[in-house]
Amino acid sequence: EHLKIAIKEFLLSTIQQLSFVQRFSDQIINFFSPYVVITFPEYEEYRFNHAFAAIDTYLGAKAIDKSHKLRASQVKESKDLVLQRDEAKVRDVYKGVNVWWELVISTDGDRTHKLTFHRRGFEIITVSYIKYVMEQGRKIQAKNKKRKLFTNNPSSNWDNTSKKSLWRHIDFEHPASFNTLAMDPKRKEEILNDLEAFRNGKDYYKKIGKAWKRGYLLYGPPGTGKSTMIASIANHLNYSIYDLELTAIQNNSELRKLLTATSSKSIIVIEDIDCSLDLTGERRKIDDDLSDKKDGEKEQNQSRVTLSGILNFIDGLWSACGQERIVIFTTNHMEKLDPALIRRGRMDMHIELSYCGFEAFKVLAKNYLDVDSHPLFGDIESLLKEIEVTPADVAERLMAKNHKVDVDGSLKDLVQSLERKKKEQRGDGENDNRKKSGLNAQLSAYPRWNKKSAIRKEPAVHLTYDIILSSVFLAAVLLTISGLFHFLLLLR
Ligand SMILES: Nc1ncnc2c1ncn2[C@@H]1O[C@H](COP(=O)(O)OP(=O)(O)OP(=O)(O)O)[C@@H](O)[C@H]1O
Ligand SMILES: [Mg+2]
Repeated sequence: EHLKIAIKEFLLSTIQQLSFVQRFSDQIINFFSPYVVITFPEYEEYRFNHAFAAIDTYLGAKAIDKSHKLRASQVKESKDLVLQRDEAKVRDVYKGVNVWWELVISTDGDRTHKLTFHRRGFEIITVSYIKYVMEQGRKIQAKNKKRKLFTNNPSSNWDNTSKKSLWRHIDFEHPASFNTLAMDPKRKEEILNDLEAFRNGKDYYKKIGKAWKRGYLLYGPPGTGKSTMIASIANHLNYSIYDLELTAIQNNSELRKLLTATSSKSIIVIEDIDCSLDLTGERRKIDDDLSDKKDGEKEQNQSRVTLSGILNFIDGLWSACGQERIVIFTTNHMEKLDPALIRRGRMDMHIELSYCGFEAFKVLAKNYLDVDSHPLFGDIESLLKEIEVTPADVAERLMAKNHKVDVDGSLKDLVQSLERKKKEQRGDGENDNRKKSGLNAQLSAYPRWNKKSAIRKEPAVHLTYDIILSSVFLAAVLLTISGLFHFLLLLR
């Protein structure tokens, strides 16, 4: 028994000495070794190390055709299967310098990427190779990433400890694309070029000293494709969308909180900006408060995000938090927006989405019916010149009934409906002279145009009518009162 214990102790102390010797020899070798090692742990003090993820993706995608061991994954049903290299050791060559990557997993399961290279290549590796690996990794990540559609939770439901409670999301799977978007091809090309310049503009924005972001204002009547265009932009750039609901937040500081919680490579959207807020300024609010207290209270309960809060978010200091962002506002009433909001430089590009022209119709015909020309195209072209009809209405007519495409039937149906609309619009013009005002013509043809607005400027024709009517009414009332007065006097 004693002997057993003695042998055990002897073995243990030998092992300890050996490991001490090994550690010592490691240090000596390291001291004289011409190799340098850099480690990239997955977690750094409980915080995720993004460099680790980028390296992982880069190595996973590297020379998979030469690998013997692969890993397959599909992040989204509609996406392709992604094959990744699944090896612990990978050799790479950069500008003639050999490097070795090794994935080291500790007994606790902590993972670390270890990069080894010869001291000779120190400059090249530390200055440009690592940067190159990060960029490539992020590019591949962006390509494979799931896009999301975020909406802000009402601020009353926010949990102060976590940023996650501010936005909720679902996978974004809208099928819209620029190919299927019906609009003038030249304008479409312009927008695509602008987006491309923005996407590749990192260095340019840095050079001119501007935050890397761009603002688009989409305006036009309902059903002309504003929301569809936002979806197309997101699909084209592979960005996520943050759909900001201003009425769910109380004030500017909540707005800032929401914005700091958005990620880069994203589109921040405020739909119907004219209705979400009274952005025509603070003055109106004060006037209302003075004249009618009840109305004032009502406004207090509504959103208190102000124009200046929004402006700050677009191009104040707060806008620079995070990079590579697109801000999109949509509106049906361009004329109602405060000029400060839409001046150039704030909203870099104003894009009008308008009624369906012939060029836009041709895109729809190609998408829905797969035709480039047809004997009825001539009629349709001249009808579209005369009347105002939205792409949504045209698309509705061209949609296949029971999934059967019937080119002649659909086009005939469209011509008939356009002719009906033409008669209606003419009828309106003859019945009253509303046609004089462009806005009124749209009002009668598209009832929805009217619905969304909260505050509207009355058109001039309308105003004159109102003034005459109310003067006649006032005169009648005055006459009646004075008549009564006289009658009373006579009685006395
Ligand atoms: N330019 C277009 N190209 C292709 N389809 C369109 C276009 N405009 C409208 N549509 C079709 O009409 C439908 C409604 O369009 P969309 O929701 O984009 O209109 P909108 O301009 O956002 O309207 P609103 O102002 O009411 O929000 C879409 O589902 C789309 O299929
Ligand atoms: Mg819309």
